[in-house]
Amino acid sequence: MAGSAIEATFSGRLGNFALDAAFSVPAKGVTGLFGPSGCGKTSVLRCAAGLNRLEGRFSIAGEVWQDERTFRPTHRRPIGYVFQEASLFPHLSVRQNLLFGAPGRRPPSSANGTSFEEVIELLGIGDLLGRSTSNLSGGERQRVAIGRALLSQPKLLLMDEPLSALDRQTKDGILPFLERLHDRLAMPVLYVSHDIAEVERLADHLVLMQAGKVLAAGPLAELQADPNLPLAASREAVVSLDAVVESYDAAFGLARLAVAGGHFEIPAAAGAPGTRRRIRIAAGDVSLTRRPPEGTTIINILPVRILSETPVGEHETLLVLRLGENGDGAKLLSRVTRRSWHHLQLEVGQKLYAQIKGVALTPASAS
Ligand SMILES: Nc1ncnc2c1ncn2[C@@H]1O[C@H](COP(=O)(O)OP(=O)(O)OP(=O)(O)O)[C@@H](O)[C@H]1O
Repeated sequence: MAGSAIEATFSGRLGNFALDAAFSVPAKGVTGLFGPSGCGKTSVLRCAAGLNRLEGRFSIAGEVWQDERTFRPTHRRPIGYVFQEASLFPHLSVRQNLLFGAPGRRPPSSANGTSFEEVIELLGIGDLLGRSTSNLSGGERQRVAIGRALLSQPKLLLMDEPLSALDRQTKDGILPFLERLHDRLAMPVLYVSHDIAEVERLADHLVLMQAGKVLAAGPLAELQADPNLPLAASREAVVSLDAVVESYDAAFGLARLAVAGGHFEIPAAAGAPGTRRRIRIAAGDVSLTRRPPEGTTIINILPVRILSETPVGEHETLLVLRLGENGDGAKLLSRVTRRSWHHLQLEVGQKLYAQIKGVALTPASAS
């Protein structure tokens, strides 16, 4: 996939820290770089930007930025970089800041298919254009910084914990803007975070890092549902599924969403049929039954097959399930007690019904 991929291999020392990271991900959508503090996420981003120079190779959609013979300096890499804290120019207005990196400092008619007006609208910063940057709130500053990065028309957007300096409420206010950007922009994004909730909402692909190395890289839902990786084993394990709105029941405010191998109904705001909605399904919210129950308040009861069983700790076990009568749909996780596993005489390959409450599936961005 070299022609349509981001391919990175970096190895070497930064002080006492040894980085030895290699991954290949599609050159589209959002790739989350996730792992504990100090595992090397920022270092990888800085290597991609040409700010750290370690041995290795970096190419995007077939364009080589670094190999044994080449090393493009940062100013010759078409990147947008958003840092933890927005560093805006204090002597320039919001509008001038936004246009600072734009070619000719003029509003581009199209930034990867996105115009100045569209960026302003997507980020909700139209009312700020004439203002000085000195008295913007933290969330407003960060949205302006993101807009400035986008308007420089980069081929790659690098975001280093762009929300981590913000309080929970401001963070929750910005996430929907990022989700809209994600749906509308074509340019690939490398997004560093140590907050798994951000990754679950925004990422399409994931590079899982630990102690300077890449543990795994691939589609987000695949890594979330891999029982050999730390995400699935955690008590907060979820899978993120990209669903498509099929219909909307206005009388009860329920959206019917299609995913591979099944449908979910969730209480949510209306959405036009065909629009994408991401749902997060926690392993702890999925229970299992041999036969479809009657007279239950649980509105999502879907046929599944058990793909694997992995004990977690002494008392619980993690099941990877596949949706659909034939078990060929999307993967789900279910965390159940070992007693249930034994008493129900469950086994790998068995067909069951997964039960998930509609209210457990409310999209994260909804209140
Ligand atoms: N130029 C450098 N010189 C010396 N040590 C460095 C340098 N750059 C990074 N390090 C060290 O490398 C390690 C990894 O740092 P890095 O910032 O990449 O981690 P991170 O995963 O992004 O962490 P966090 O989530 O806390 O931001 C740290 O121990 C850091 O101190």
